[in-house]
Amino acid sequence: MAADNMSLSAFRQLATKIVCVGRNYKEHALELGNAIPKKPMLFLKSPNAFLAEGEPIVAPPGCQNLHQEVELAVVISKTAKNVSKSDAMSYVGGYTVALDMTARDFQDEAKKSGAPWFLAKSFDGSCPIANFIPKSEISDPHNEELYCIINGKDQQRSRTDLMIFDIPTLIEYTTQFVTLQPGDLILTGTPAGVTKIVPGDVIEIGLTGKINAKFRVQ
Ligand SMILES: O=C([O-])CC(=O)C(=O)O
Ligand SMILES: [Mg+2]
Repeated sequence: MAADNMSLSAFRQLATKIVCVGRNYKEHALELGNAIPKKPMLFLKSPNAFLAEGEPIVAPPGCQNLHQEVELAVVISKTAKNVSKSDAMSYVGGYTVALDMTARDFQDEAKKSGAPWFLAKSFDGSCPIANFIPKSEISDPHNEELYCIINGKDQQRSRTDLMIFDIPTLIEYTTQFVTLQPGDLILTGTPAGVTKIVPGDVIEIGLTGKINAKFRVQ
C-alpha cells in the first residue's frame, strides 16, 4: 500500500509500536515540575493502545487521575534505521493527531520508585487517534496549531514550532536505537494544559483547519 495514502485502519494494522516523546514542550515539562530535557526522552506504547473515533476512552482499573495529552503524531512510511536528520522527512508518510492518555497517579507512583511508566501510558485504549493526514496536506509540520477542547472549552492549544526537538531530530535520534517500520507512530509530545478527565467528558482534538476527532470518556 502506498504509505502516503493510508487509511486509519491500515496504519493501525501495520504499526508495531508507538514511540512517544516526553517533555518536548517547555511549558508542559514545567507544569508537571519536570526539568527541560537535554536529549529526547522516549517511551513506548504498544498497538493495543490504539482507539478509533466512536470507541470510548476508559480509565485503567484503579486509576484516580486520568489525564489527556494531545500530540501531533508522525506516521512512518518505510523501514527506518540510522536515518540522518537531512533524510528524515522522506521516511514520513503522513500525520495524525493522537491523545497520549496517561494514568497520572500511576506515573507519579512509578516516578517515585523509579519504576517503568508502562501501565501509566500503555494500557488498552490509551492512544485515541484521529484519521490519517497525507504528508502532501502538511507542507510544514512545525507550522501547525494543535488543539484539545474538553466539553466545548479550550484546554490545550499550541503552535507545533514550540517543540524542543523537531521531527527530523526525533527520527534521527530514535532510529539510532530502534528500527521504525511502516505504520509506526511517533507521538511528538504534548503542550501545556493537561488536566484530569472524568466520565462523561467529551474530548475534541485536532490540527486547526486540517483534522478533528471527538472522543467520549466512559
Ligand atoms: O507524561 C508526560 O508528562 C510526558 C509526556 O508524555 C509528554 O510530555 O507528552
Ligand atoms: Mg505525552
